[in-house]
Formats: sequence, C-alpha cells, structure tokens
Amino acid sequence: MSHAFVEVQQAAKRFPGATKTAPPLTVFENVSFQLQKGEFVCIIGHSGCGKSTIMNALAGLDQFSDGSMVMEGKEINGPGLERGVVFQNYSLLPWLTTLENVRFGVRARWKNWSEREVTEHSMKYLELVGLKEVVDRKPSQLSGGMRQRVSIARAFATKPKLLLLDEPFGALDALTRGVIQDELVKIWTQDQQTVFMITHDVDEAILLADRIFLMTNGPEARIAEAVEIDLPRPRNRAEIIKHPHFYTIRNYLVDFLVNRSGDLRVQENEPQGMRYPPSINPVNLDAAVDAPTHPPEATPAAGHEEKLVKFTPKEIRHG
Ligand SMILES: Nc1ncnc2c1ncn2[C@@H]1O[C@H](COP(=O)(O)OP(=O)(O)OP(=O)(O)O)[C@@H](O)[C@H]1O
Repeated sequence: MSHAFVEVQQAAKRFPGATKTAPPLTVFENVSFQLQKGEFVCIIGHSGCGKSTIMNALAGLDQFSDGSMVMEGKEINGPGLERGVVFQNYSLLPWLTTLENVRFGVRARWKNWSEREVTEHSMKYLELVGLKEVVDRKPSQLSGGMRQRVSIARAFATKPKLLLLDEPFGALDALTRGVIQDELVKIWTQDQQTVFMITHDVDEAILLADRIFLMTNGPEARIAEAVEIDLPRPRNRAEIIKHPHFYTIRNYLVDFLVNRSGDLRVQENEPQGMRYPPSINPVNLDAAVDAPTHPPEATPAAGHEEKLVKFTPKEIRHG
C-alpha cells in the first residue's frame, strides 16, 4: 500500500468528439504521480495540456475518465473541506461581501466556533492579503486582483490539508504577488500543508516548489518529468537568482517548455501501465541542456507564449 499523501494512478481524461463522427479527444493519459505530505509541488505545461482538469479532479469537482486518486488512503470522489481550492476565476459568491465570503468558508470548517471567532479569524486572513479596508464590499465592487486575493484569503483561512492553487496569482501586480507568495510560504511552513499549484511562471515555480512536474503538450499529454528543486530554504527572489544552481534549473525548465514539451509523446509501442515521471535534478545532469548559464533572452522564441519564457525578476518583500 502506498504511503503517499496523495496518489494519482493512471489517470486519463477524454471528451467526446466535437461532432458525431469526430474521434474523442484524449486530453491526457497515463498520468501517475504522488504527493508527499508537506510537499510543495508546481505543475507547468502549455495551455490546454490538462493541468486544470487534473486540479479539478483533485478538488473533487470533476472525474477522470480512467484512473484513480486517493488522499490519505481514501478515494477522492467529491469536494471536501480537507481540500481548499483557489481558481483562476476567483469563484466568489457575488451576493456576499468580502468578509462574508471568507466567513462562509471558515464557518463551514469550524462549525463550533462562535460568530466572533469566525469573524476574527476571517479578518486575520483578509488583513494578510491587504484587504482590511474593503471587507464590506461585494465582489462586483472589487478589482480582479482584489477578488483573487479574497479567494486566496478564503482558501488559506480554512487551513486545508491539501491546498490546490490554479494560477492563483495571475491577476496580481508584481509587488502584491511577491507579498502574497511570501505569505503562502509562511502559511505552508506553519500549517504543514501540502500544496499542488499550477503556474505559468517558471521563476515562481522555482521560488516556491520542492518539485516541479513538467507536462507535455496535449492532446495525449502526460507528466514527463518531476524536477527536483534543491535550492535551500528559506528562499527569497532577490537571493535565489544568485545561487549557482538557479540558472541551471531555470534553463532546464525553459528548454523543456520551448523545445521538448511537444516531442515527448508516448511512443506507439511503448509499454502501457503505471509510469511515475522520472525524478530529474538538472544540476546533476551532465550538460543538462545546451543552454547559456545567464538569463535567457527577454525575447520569446517564435510561437511560444511570452509569459513562459520572459525573464521577469519580480520585487519581493524580504522577510
Ligand atoms: N467540457 C469539455 N469538453 C471538451 N473539451 C474540454 C472540456 N473541458 C476542457 N476541455 C479541453 O481539455 C483540454 C484541457 O483543458 P485544461 O483547462 O485542463 O487545460 P490547462 O492545461 O489547464 O490550460 P490553461 O493553461 O490554458 O489553463 C483543453 O484542450 C480543453 O479544450
């Protein structure tokens, strides 16, 4: 029996073809991985490879077409309070105020708490994401970044054992993003949560993750590799770029996204069955990639999304 905190085995997702005669779409298949308790894992891959679909399944909001997923030995077959989710699209209740949106989650989590305890705890997390002044506003009266912060506060406040984050910082400006990344690391460290996070930002993934899963392009995507990030903690953005391993890791990830993610399809005659992604430590590979050891050029390669290859050291609060 597996001792992993979360175990996904041979997951696949298929959708019916767009027309009656069109073949079904296999978004991904043969996706198997484990998350260890307390681990911070990021998953990166090009748009459409199925990252959100995997996350929705872990959240219990969708199901795989094949395969299984288990958390602490129990099958995941619906949403649960032990799993907290931050979506790209905030998913707030529009008729509730900012505070009520957070209180809603906190009250559900700790049913025996007094109203005062629920409010105080909710306020603590709203303060943490810098929203103390707007707690009485409804989501429609907030900016996109503010709504995302409410959603982050709600997820953090409920202290789930597994925190599922789908590009949670996408709508935030660089400074706020740095501050909230710091808070996420603090909460993760204090509460010993396990985090599974989708990001398109390579630098963010290196800053936060213990391991980064690299997904090949869809259709028929899979997790090709699990890259170990051996940079010492605590990490801060200003310092890690000076670490001798930083650019080796970064170049390896960018090389995957730009050059290799489309070529790593399952071969026709490759044996099927359970396949965990191999663990890769780019620093220990001989000439891991034929790439420079300085920041990649700011100009993205033709045909690739700018956000994937752009080098943007962001400001971050030192703490
Ligand atoms: N209900 C559906 N019917 C048909 N295809 C779908 C459906 N939902 C998702 N897909 C397809 O599944 C694929 C994976 O979608 P998903 O949102 O998981 O990708 P992603 O890797 O998270 O992308 P992004 O990085 O853009 O968010 C896409 O090609 C999408 O078009």
